[in-house]
Amino acid sequence: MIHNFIISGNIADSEGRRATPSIIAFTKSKHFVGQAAKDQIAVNPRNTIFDTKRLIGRRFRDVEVQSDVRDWPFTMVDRGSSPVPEVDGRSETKQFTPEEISAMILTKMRKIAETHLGQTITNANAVTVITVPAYFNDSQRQATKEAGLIAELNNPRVLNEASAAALAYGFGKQIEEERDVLVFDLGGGTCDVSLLEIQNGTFKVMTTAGDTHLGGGDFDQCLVRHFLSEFERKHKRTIKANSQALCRLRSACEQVKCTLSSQTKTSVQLESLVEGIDFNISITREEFESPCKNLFSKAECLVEQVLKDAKMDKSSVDEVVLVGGSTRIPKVRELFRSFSQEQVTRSVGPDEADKAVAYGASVQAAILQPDAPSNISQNVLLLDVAPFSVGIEAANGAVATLIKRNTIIPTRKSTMFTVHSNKISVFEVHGKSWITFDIDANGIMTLSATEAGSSKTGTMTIFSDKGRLASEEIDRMLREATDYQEAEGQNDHILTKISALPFTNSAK
Ligand SMILES: Nc1ncnc2c1ncn2[C@@H]1O[C@H](COP(=O)(O)OP(=O)(O)OP(=O)(O)O)[C@@H](O)[C@H]1O
Repeated sequence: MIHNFIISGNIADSEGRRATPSIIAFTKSKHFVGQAAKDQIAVNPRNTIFDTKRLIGRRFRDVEVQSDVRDWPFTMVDRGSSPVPEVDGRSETKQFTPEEISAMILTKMRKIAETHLGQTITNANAVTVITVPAYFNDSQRQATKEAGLIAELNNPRVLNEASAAALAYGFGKQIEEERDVLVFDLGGGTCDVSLLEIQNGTFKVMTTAGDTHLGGGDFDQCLVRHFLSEFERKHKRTIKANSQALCRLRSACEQVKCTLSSQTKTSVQLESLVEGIDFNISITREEFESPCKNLFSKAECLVEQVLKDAKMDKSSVDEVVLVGGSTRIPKVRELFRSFSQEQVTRSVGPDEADKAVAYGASVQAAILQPDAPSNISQNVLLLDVAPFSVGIEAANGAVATLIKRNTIIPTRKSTMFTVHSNKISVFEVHGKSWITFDIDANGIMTLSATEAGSSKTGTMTIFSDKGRLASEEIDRMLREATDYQEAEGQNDHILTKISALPFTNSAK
């Protein structure tokens, strides 16, 4: 956070913690956010919600959502095609959208900042920066922004986490000769890789790649599966249906994973895990790494992809910046063994690995404040890119790509299409029409259409007809959020299919 333009990065909560787990727990009488929620997960697994970043802006039927739903102890329902967690609330079952849950976490962040400042944040022109994985699509970005609005954050802006980490790495350094920096960010749920050119305060993203479903939680889950089969083999029974036992096992697995980052062997001791059976087992680092093999190769592929897209080889990278808690895993660091030791930086090293993104967000927030001093706003410039290509699929299945991935944003591209049908549900245009895609600095897209030779136009935010929140809906959530205060204490080419628009592509 920033305070009178002193950039503080992570600030501590009332208990001195500089990081808040993105976890919410509901009981009959209150709800808990952060560490308090994490601490009670084993006794209240069905009403403790985590990993909402894997849900936000997605559809219930998405393959990734379906695979997570099988592993999560809480109940998920399909509400108008959105994935919505359901919990036992005060007096009834209650559903909270991923936006509402994220908003509760953001509200907690706002309160920590206000306590630190000793005042409420009232400046309506102030800008708040929320970081997202670089590989979040338009819908996930919009949903995150909406969560910011529900949390009553001023002017929420979305920033890519890898770019934030690059800002943290380069801010305040005199980099006069161009440096090509590869940022590898492997956190709890997502992995992002970006290649940037940094020189004289300009941070230009050249290429980016990522997986919004690859992070520490996946390594934990691999260990859970490994121990589940060991338990079954040893004790001839399963614990899959026992959500309390599963939660205890998952917490132990995270601990085991972290211990194996610094030791080559450790053990799990869970007393009376199920039916009075104690589960005691040891595990080596190799035994942890083996079932996680495909996760390591997924991460490696992302590094190769950004280099390939930038037409660069490893030796031309000046520096590799590792961020995110999961880069402490030795096998993850080994992915960079073919880079020289001098290339892999310690400037944002393992001890700062999970703080870099927050620090970079505060740098970007400082730059964006309307009253930012010119030494901040004029000397630092971040040029980010669109992670996906954007195009239109015409009625005949032909595809026109309007904006290629890795194009610097904000950007705008117009093309003439011929609209054959007279009846279009979204825009009242037909015949020859200009179709324009705008991608703003948040990576959020707007589509507009103008009929050639007439003044008929229409504008829509992409996907706004398919699951995004209407402003009345945000207002309702805002009201409910105030009622529900925290208790004290695919690859490279996503096409925007606009099936409602029966276009025939006449683009040159
Ligand atoms: N010593 C360690 N060894 C291995 N993993 C670790 C270690 N310390 C923390 N982690 C893992 O790092 C992850 C959290 O990292 P971080 O705080 O960067 O993620 P995040 O910002 O919450 O996640 P994301 O970037 O996906 O939103 C957790 O999965 C945690 O288990």
